[in-house]
Amino acid sequence: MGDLNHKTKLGQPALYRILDANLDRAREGIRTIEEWFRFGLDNSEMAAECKNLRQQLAQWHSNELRMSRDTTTDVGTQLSHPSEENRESLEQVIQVNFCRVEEALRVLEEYGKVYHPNMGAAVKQMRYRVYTLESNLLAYGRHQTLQRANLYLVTSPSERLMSVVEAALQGGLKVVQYRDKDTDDHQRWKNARQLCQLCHRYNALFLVNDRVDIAIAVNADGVHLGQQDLPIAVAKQLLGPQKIVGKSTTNPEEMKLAIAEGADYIGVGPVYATPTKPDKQAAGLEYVRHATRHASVPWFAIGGINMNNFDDVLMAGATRVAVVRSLMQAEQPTLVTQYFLSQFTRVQTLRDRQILPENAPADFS
Ligand SMILES: Cc1ncc(COP(=O)(O)OP(=O)(O)O)c(N)n1
Ligand SMILES: Cc1ncsc1CCOP(=O)(O)O
Ligand SMILES: [Mg+2]
Repeated sequence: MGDLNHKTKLGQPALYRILDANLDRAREGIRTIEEWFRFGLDNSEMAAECKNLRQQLAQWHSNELRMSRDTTTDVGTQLSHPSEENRESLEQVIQVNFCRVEEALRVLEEYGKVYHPNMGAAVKQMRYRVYTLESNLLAYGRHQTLQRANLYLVTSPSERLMSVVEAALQGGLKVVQYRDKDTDDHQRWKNARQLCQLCHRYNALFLVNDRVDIAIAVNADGVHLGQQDLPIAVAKQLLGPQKIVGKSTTNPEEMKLAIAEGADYIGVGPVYATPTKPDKQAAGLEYVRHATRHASVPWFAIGGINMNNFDDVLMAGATRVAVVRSLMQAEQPTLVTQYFLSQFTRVQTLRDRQILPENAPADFS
């Protein structure tokens, strides 16, 4: 192993150089992430946490460690992997920097134990805070995607399951729910796993209908629960607080309870009677109008919605809809997705120009 107390050419222990280099690496990585929280996400809380971590690291970065630095004799400065030269997206920049910070903190934790009796434990705490920051960022991203989504595809069993979903994703779809009442669990798990990977390739959310266990098994973004399924609190306990839990509601009372229970979003419907859910009575546009005025979480109108009646649902105030047949049975799911999305944009433009009222059904009477 050689002499562990080996001195460098400048007479400083290698330990100091390792600590100095990794304090720099961790601080730079955190700074890169902080800039994204500050300028990219306008999230002052997460930016403040980064700043706090940087300041704590700075306190360990003493002059004696800094003085050990000698980049001219550091063999590592010449080592760079081609993958470090390119970044494909902002997400990748953030991901790479989280890895960099976590690695550097791990090094600081191990070598720090030799340097100072408190350094290992202090850095370990920081490493856990960085993990929390990373999962909070993931949760934040999920909720942002949900907030921005207008169209939601609930799947039905189909030979073309993957190709329909992919075509809709290509049209700009951002939320998919896997719903299959007809198959066995092995097949459900296989389909869910494949759909989850597909959705994540398109930065879309993937949720599982009813089944918390399958959602966990495939690392889905969440679940959609009905009135007869697990309580939301139990689902969140199993899934973790970072995941999304949606709930079906058919009337104002269910809406109130679902929101109080902590639903991240709710389904509002069936708006129209539908063969996809033959036993459920239509709740009608009146319930959509109620949601427009009273729902305090994102809500998706669902049930019997197609290109012909879509405008009525929009005029009742819906800004998000979920569909099964309109996409699963479409010959060209990409075009249908684009049509729905373009109509949302059209109506939003009218609302922005105050030609249509915000948060209230359009009243042309
Ligand atoms: C977005 C959305 N809204 C409502 C439902 C219906 O859920 P549920 O009442 O549990 O009925 P099933 O879909 O399980 O038959 C949904 N799936 N998605
Ligand atoms: C799952 C569900 N929940 C309420 S209505 C519905 C089915 C909607 O299907 P479609 O869009 O084909 O009418
Ligand atoms: Mg259900």
